[in-house]
Amino acid sequence: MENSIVRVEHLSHRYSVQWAIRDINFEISGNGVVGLLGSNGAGKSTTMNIICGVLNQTEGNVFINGINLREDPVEAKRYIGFLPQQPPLYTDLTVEEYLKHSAFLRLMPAEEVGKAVDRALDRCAITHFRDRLIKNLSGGYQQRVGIAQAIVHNPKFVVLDEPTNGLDPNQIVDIRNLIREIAEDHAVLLSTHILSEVQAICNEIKMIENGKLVFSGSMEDFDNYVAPESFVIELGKSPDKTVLETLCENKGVEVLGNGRFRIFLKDDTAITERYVEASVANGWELKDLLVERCSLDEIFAQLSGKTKNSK
Ligand SMILES: Nc1ncnc2c1ncn2[C@@H]1O[C@H](COP(=O)(O)OP(=O)(O)OP(=O)(O)O)[C@@H](O)[C@H]1O
Repeated sequence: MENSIVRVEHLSHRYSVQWAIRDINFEISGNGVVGLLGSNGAGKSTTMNIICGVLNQTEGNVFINGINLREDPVEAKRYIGFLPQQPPLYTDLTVEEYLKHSAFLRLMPAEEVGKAVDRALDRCAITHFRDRLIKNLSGGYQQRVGIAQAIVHNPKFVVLDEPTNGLDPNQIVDIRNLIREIAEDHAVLLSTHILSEVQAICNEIKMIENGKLVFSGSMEDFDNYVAPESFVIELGKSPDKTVLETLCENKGVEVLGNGRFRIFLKDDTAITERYVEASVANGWELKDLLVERCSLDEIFAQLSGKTKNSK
């Protein structure tokens, strides 16, 4: 794709003998939030560090705005803003001093720095803290400063490594809102191991497991890809288990007691409708129907399995 902001080709990285990521390929174009999801140790930080030019890959290429990051890192990095997992804050500086320093590090012309800092302060709603020492800010506001340094040079591409890690629930909501706003005019790549985070703010999702890209698509694709495994129904007047088994073509019915049954879907989601219709037709008095989705661990396991099977 000609106008992609990021293009990652056959990216692999090895720490001493062990491969951390293997043959990762993807492109990001346009604004919005792309979620990089993966369990702990899956390879998210390694991927992000390479994309931001902090770590040199063992194999493969990264193009930022068409520029090969390895061949021309200084030019490519003009387009990147990065908030690493450990925000690189100098806590003895004031917020303004630190953002000015960050802007100079990004090689901004001196005459543009003042305005750029004002804009980043405003964008991250921390103007009122500009003279405050960073060490005297709460965790949520320190994270805002971390995001402000990532956008101070107005890059096209913003990379945020687990930006809500360690924050309390209110701070998480605030930071997610800020990320959504930033994504209106930047392409944002955000890593997390929390599925609900991706569901809350991402337009697209890329999932890494065991160093491999196991899924890439929209949230809707992801929901369809990871279909529910089972559902639980509660009936006021339940028929014999064998009747319920016939209805799901013997895919599996577990008796839970008190009129409750777990029915296994095995990729046939139409089964739920069949039970609702049968319960109305036969007067089983359907009280409740709850679709059971896999836990994130199970999703990771399922997706890694699918990739292995498809190779
Ligand atoms: N500096 C390093 N030296 C050796 N191995 C490393 C190093 N950094 C990471 N690894 C290993 O590479 C693999 C991928 O790690 P990485 O930090 O990229 O995963 P992650 O998905 O970001 O995990 P987390 O969510 O826990 O940060 C892991 O097995 C990890 O132990």
